[in-house]
Amino acid sequence: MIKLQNVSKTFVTKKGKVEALKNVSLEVKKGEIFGVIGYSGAGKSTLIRTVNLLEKPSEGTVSVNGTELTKLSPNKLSASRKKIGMIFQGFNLLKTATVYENISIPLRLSGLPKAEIDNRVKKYLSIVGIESKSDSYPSQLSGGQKQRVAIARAIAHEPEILLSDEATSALDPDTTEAILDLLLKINEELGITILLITHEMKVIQKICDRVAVMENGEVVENGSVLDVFTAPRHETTKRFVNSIFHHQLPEALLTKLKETGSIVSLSFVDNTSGEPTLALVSKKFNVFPNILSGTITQLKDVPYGKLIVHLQGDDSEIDRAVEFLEQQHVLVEGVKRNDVKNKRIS
Ligand SMILES: Nc1ncnc2c1ncn2[C@@H]1O[C@H](COP(=O)(O)OP(=O)(O)OP(=O)(O)O)[C@@H](O)[C@H]1O
Repeated sequence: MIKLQNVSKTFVTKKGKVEALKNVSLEVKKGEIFGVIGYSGAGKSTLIRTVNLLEKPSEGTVSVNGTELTKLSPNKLSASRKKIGMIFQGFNLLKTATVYENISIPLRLSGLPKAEIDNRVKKYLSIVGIESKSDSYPSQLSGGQKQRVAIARAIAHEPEILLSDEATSALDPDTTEAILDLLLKINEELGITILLITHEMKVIQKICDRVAVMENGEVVENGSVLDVFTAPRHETTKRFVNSIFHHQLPEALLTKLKETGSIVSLSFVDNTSGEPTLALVSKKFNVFPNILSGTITQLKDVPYGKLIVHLQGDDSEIDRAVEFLEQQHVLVEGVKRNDVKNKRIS
């Protein structure tokens, strides 16, 4: 649905050139929620702005539904942009207009008849859950309510795609949850494809189907949220994954436990739960697992857990236990050293 091919963007400033995007290729499929995550300065905003050509790529092509936007005349580009809505971190509402007007004015400018405008404003205010605020001004609304107005304004044009530029970054955790639920609803019930950028793992975790990780203008990892976050390869991806698990164990404890066995991190995906598998380990092998720390979280609707476990026993028995765990589709890693052959800290 959205295809970026070899997109580069270089800004020329007084201080020199800034390569904000370097040869980025991405494909967003119809109906999915695709998230781009990265730290500040990674190039996320520049990337999302190239999709509706708010930012023109220096090189490469941007296509939406097979139409190459980078080749369109200004008139045709403006027609294609109508299929793409956008929401922002700062909401971008007209301060001197009511909620109703914030949604109706752009519809009027796009030439819709009055009755249709009224229908749409009421329909989309109801979908985002703030019909009662129709006559309020933005200054009378909370951040979450303002974002709901911005979402209603975007979807009132009945776009096929919604671009979300850090839409929840200015909101508190509870309001973020509520806005993410709303984006999910819009995706599922109205079939709108969503491309979002964020620096928050919880956004990717909660609503995205696929993800791209950006660093320094490049996409360094890209795939389904489950694949990318359960087996991260790039250091930046690993940092994002670790940010949802808080397994800080005291160094002195680790040193002491290493004397009698090994410490491993076990990742479980889907409905596998750590404890029954570990009970089997202690039954089948001469190994005693002791859970030091654990977290179970969710990737969209799939449970995902990580346990830090001390495996007490002889090396050969622990090796057999690790092999067994892997056969049960548990990802086993050394806590401090990632040695492929021997995954344990020795
Ligand atoms: N209009 C511009 N002129 C010059 N440099 C720019 C411009 N826009 C972005 N940049 C630079 O491009 C790089 C990527 O910026 P971008 O805003 O896309 O990153 P980001 O990942 O969205 O970061 P943040 O979350 O902090 O906004 C940065 O080095 C930034 O300074």
